[in-house]
Amino acid sequence: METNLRLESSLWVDNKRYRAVLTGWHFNWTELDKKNHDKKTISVPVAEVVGVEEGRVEILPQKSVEDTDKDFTVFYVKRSSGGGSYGLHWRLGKTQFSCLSRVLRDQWTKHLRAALKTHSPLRPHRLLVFINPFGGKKKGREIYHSLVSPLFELAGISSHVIVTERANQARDHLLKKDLTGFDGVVCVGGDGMFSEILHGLIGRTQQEAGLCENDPTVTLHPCPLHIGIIPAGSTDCVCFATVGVIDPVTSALHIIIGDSQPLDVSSVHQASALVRYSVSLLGYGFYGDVLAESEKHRWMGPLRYDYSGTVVYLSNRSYGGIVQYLPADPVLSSPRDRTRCLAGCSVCSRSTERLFPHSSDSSSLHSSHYSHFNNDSEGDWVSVEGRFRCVSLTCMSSSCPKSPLGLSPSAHLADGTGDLILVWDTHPLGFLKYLYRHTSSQDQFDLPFVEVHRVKAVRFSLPPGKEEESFDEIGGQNDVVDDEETGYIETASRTGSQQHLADADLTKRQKTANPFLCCTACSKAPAVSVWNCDGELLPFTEILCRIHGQLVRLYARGIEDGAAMQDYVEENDKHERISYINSLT
Ligand SMILES: CCCCCCCCCCCCC/C=C/[C@@H](O)[C@H](COP(=O)(O)O)NC(=O)CCCCC
Ligand SMILES: Nc1ncnc2c1ncn2[C@@H]1O[C@H](COP(=O)(O)OP(=O)(O)O)[C@@H](O)[C@H]1O
Ligand SMILES: [Ca+2]
Repeated sequence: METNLRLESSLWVDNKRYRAVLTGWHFNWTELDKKNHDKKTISVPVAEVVGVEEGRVEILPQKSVEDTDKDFTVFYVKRSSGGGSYGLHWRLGKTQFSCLSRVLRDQWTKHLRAALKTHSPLRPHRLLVFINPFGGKKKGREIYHSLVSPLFELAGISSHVIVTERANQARDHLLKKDLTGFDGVVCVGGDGMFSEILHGLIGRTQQEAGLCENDPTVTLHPCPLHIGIIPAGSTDCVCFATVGVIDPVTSALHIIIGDSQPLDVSSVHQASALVRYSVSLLGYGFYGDVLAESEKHRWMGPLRYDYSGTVVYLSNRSYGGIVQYLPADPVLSSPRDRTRCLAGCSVCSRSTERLFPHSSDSSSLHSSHYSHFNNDSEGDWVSVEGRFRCVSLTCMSSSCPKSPLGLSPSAHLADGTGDLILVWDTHPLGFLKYLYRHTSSQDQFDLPFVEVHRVKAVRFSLPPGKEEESFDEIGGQNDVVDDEETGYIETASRTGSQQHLADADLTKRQKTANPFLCCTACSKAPAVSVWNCDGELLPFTEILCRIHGQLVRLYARGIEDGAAMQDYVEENDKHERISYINSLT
């Protein structure tokens, strides 16, 4: 196959002669008629070619085609380091080539398109796109239509776009409607919107497999459809932690070239019923209180978290609790090993083999999946009890623009584990120091009142004597289940499971399930906090969480190592600048 795809000839770019070579994996062009030491090669991996068009084509500001016989235009991913030191921005690169004959031009376009098919098998052809028009700064529609849709069109992707009219519409669509013919689902919005897609796709996959999501020991089936995220929300943590930048064009290009990043997901259960899934932050105490407070101030947009963070910090709360956890194998990795999970991460690759031992592809299934969870005995659980500022579980680093290295900088996207962070009660300045370290590269775990554990599962319960109080305060399971307004009974019968209890109407939850809000009003110190599950308040306090390794796949590749890619970026940039200057003179 490789030899069939090889093609080599002279091509002209801006009246300069180049030697162009397609080797199968790479497309390179080197300027001829130059002294040897000045010869520079632009090299584009075939997997990063966005499209090949006959003629001289422009797509910005509008698509225009000069339909000349001997020309073709190649669009590809171009990296730029301009956007900060954590991830690389991707942009659409474009080069217009001229050939000596039409026959040669047709040979080039045919070979390049064939190479694309061979070397990027996961490129989507048809996508289902959900836009939340109210996420973040309410720019979802504009972002999609002006920045993303022209790129999808160029890449020959057809998309069915749904602008949502209510919360949970995207999730319900994915649970119920015909999804035949779609290669992936794209959400334009924030972490809450991503969570809807996550619940819809996981629920649909388990329904079709006849699996019960309520049972935490059940091996869930990985979702066959990929998820793409076009960031247009407030925190955009899942996008930031899997791509490295919040940039709609970069994300659109990852979707177009069919990148694939598996992601661990935690299932949250209460009394043998699934409550929700989580990928980024499952947080009790500070982060739960911030979310609860922030819901009152949605009108502030993304700033609501800064305001609420300050209010909650000043309220100086800590909460009693019993935390039990099932440690992960410490030989594989540690949350304090100071490594980072970057694109091509070896810890995650080895985990794929561990999680899916008889398969080269984690989307195929087999019975031993997760056997490690079922094999663990009660004696393997570790238990701690005390007062905490916050208890957080994250399946990934949970980096975001506010915290560029994240809640747990060495966590892995796809290793089948989560990091449990216990911040014991401490004086206000100590806690501020902990929070402040989220915003810098200082080790937030190097504090005497902070512990971090790499885990496979976690249980949280209230200290003896507190259960009744919390049950009354938060409304209790029966309240939620019996209330027809919450939509819970309808959801349960629709999905055939007890999931999505957190569908309960938020206003009702704010009044009844939210101790922080209750107590700001009556100024009584609350006994319990509330769980923040990827930006949703949970209506339960006592929960069991279990990590499902690589349950979903994103159109992403993990964060590219900016330093390692720098030479490549500079070399291609420099060469393009010289070509551009030459074309002007
Ligand atoms: C003194 C400076 C203190 C700064 C502390 C910064 C800590 C930031 C850690 C944030 C981790 C974020 C994990 C992601 C959570 C999202 O799922 C959730 C919902 O996002 P969205 O749907 O986009 O609104 N966001 C939050 O819960 C916000 C937490 C903010 C806490 C300050
Ligand atoms: N049309 C809509 N009207 C109201 N809420 C919606 C709509 N579409 C989605 N949502 C909900 O809005 C919540 C927040 O959306 P998200 O896109 O994450 O923005 P943000 O990051 O600003 O919170 C999500 O939980 C989602 O379920
Ligand atoms: Ca993980």
